[in-house]
Formats: sequence, structure tokens, C-alpha cells
Amino acid sequence: MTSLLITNALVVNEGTLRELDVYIDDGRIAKLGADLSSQPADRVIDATGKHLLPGMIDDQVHFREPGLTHKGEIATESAAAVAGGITSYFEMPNANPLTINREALEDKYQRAAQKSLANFAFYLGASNDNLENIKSLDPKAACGIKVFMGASTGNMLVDKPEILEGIFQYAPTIVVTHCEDTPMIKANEDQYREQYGEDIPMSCHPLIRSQEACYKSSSFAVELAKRFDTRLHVLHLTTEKEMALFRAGPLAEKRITAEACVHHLFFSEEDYEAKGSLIKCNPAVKKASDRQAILDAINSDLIDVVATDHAPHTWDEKQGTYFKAPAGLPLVQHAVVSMLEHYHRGQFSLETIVQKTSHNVAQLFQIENRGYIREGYWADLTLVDLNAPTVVDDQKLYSKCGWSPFGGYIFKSSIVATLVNGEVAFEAGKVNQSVRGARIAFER
Ligand SMILES: NC(=O)N[C@@H](CC(=O)O)C(=O)O
Repeated sequence: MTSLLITNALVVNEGTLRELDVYIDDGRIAKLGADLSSQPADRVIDATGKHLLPGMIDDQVHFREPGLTHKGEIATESAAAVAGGITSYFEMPNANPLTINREALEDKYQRAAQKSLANFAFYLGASNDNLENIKSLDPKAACGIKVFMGASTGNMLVDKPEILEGIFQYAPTIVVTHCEDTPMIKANEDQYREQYGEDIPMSCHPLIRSQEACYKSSSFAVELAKRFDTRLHVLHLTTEKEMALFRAGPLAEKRITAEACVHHLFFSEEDYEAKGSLIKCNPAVKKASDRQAILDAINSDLIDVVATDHAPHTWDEKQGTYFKAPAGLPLVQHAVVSMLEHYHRGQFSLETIVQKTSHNVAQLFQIENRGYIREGYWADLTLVDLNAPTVVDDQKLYSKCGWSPFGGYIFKSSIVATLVNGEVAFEAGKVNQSVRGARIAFER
């Protein structure tokens, strides 16, 4: 493997910003220092004026393989991820077949080892009758256990209290939840159907998938976790009200943590008029005041992680009426630049962005040797230019679905290069398709 020297980078890491050289050998960060020009490197990247971040570790993506590969595949979606500065991802179980047993989980690891450009790990999904599979899971064999406590794409709803109690009581590793109360949503759907028929305006999505439906389900998840002392991570929070369920304080002391997603930080209900079904996702994009509360909760550490919930559907699928258009957005390629947009707006510091997209994910899921720019750690790195804009152009998308909810937008920053285990996976606007990520190891 080649050695690489990155010189004069503005390194954002562990709450500091320092100009440093980074020497990479055999896939790992071998040395960090003010001047490493004497190191014998095969290649030198001059990073003067550019910021070097630990690569984003996205703890929530849907890459659609196996079974839904007309929407996306591990190869295409991981290419989009590295083009966007994401170096590792955790993938969700609502594929076909569902990832609810050891065989399906191992099948995904094997596929990813062949095809994934970024590092990978997979969730075991909970079903209404796989408690034995959950109990017997080796905690190092999956990033966590995913429970759809609200119905979404893939019919994986588990909401009977007695089944959830078993899962929360016996899960051998972290439980992550999608929280929306399905009976409340169904009642809202009936009400809006009565008013509009099948063609309900997309702007009703946050009223159907309401704040109350989110709160009811997420407060139940938190209650269960407290009762059984479960390690719980609640995914994609969208409402101001839910923020009261979480607390700030050192991550190491938390048993209950929270995630928000880039699209909920970017869009609000005002965008339904222009974007329609292109921003239909579960949980729904809600009010501008909810978005502001989530942005604030990230800064005050009520929310620990920012992820994407990358969920591609084809353009044609997305054209249907309210009930036909599936929920979910392709996001990995612009997640980091969308976070940097909040930096430009004065909302987040660069240090906070790095903490929420990388350090905290590594700490919270107990990832081995990733998530920080430290000597001895894997060289998963993203070089960004805060002053070179990214135009979101459908022609330049790597996701198989070929569209983006950010279509037409110009972000102020761009991804210059992405390194995965010391290999250049993306540079000068091009993905290096020959790079392969590794299976993520957990210290559990
Ligand atoms: N987020 C979404 O709206 N959709 C996801 C499923 C999910 O995470 O709910 C999908 O897989 O399409």
C-alpha cells in the first residue's frame, strides 16, 4: 500500500483546529506534526487553505441491497457516500429479504466486502418473532439492533408493548429506534383522506405524521429503555417537543442518545410547495421552529449524532400521489456540504460538525480505531474547501436514483478528496471505483 503525505492541512479534530501535516502509511495515520516533509511518501497532497476532517460515519443509511436494487446498490450508494465525504456507514435492515437473522446479516457483509467503497457495518432488524436471533447476536457482528417502532418503508413495524419489552430487555447491544406512533398516523390518514380523497397535498405529511405521533412513540422508547436499562439511540428526531426527552452531559455517561438527520436540519414545511414528494420522508420534515429546536439541541448536546437516513427511491416512484410516492430521500452525496452550510450560516462550528458526524458516532457505537484524526487510527479523512462551491447537478450524482432533494442548490463548500483506509476514494470530482472499504470493528 502506498504512503501519502498531506501537508499544511487545517485539521479539525477533538475540539481544535490546527495546521498540520498528516503522514499516512499502510492505511493508517502514522504521524501528525507541524512539518513531516522528511517522511518518505509516495505521494504528497498540498492541502494549504483546506480543512481536513475525520470522515463522516453515517449511522443510518438504506442502500437497498439485496432485493431493492432498482433503487440503489451497495456499489452505487457507497460511491455517492465517498463523493460526499462519508467514509463509513451503518446500513438498515429493510432490504428484501429483511435483515432479521444471522444469514441475511452475513450475506450483506459478504456483498459489501466485494462492492463497498466505504467502510461498512449492518444492523440486525427486529421483527415480531425474532427475539431469539436478537438474544443470540454477537455484539461485534452488527452495529446495533434496529426497531421500527413506527411503520415505514419495508413493513418492519414492531409496536406491541410485550414484544418491545422483550427486545429492550434482552438486546445484547445498542438498540436504535424509528419512533412514530402508527395508530395515530393511520387515524390522521383517514381524516385527511376524507377531506382530499387519494390526492392529499404533500404539505399535509407533517400533519399526518404528526408531532404528537413522534412524541408518543419516542417517549415510549425512552420509558422502555429506562425500565430495562437498555442502551438506546433514538433516530432522526424531528420535533421540538421530543427534545425534552433527552439530556445533555458527557456522552460516556449516557444510556439514551439521540440522532438528527441532515434533511431535517435543512428543509422545513415551507419547502413542500416547491419540492413536494421529493422531501416526503419518515419522520416528516416539520415546522421551521422544529428545525431550529433541533439545530439548537445539537449545539447544546441534547442531540449527539447527525446522520443522513439516505433512502433512495426512483424518480418515477417519487412522482405518485400522496399515498403512492414512497417516503425517503437520497442524501449521502451532499450531507457533509449541507452541514458545512450551517457553518457558513453561523449555526455550527466546524468542531461541532466533526463531533456529531464522526467522533460521537465512533464513541457511541464503540468503533475501533476510527472517527478521530489520531496516530494509529485508520486514515478515513475528508478534505474540504470552504470557499469552492458545489452545484448540485443531477448529472454528477452517483446514487442510482439520479436525483437529489438538494437539486439546483449551490452549497458554499465542496469535497476536495475522501480517503478510506488511506486510499483516495474520491478526488477532483471523481470516484475511484477500485477502492474497497473494510468491515468496521467494534470494541464490545
Ligand atoms: N426515511 C424514510 O422515509 N424511508 C426509509 C425508511 C425509514 O427510515 O423510515 C426507506 O427505507 O425508504
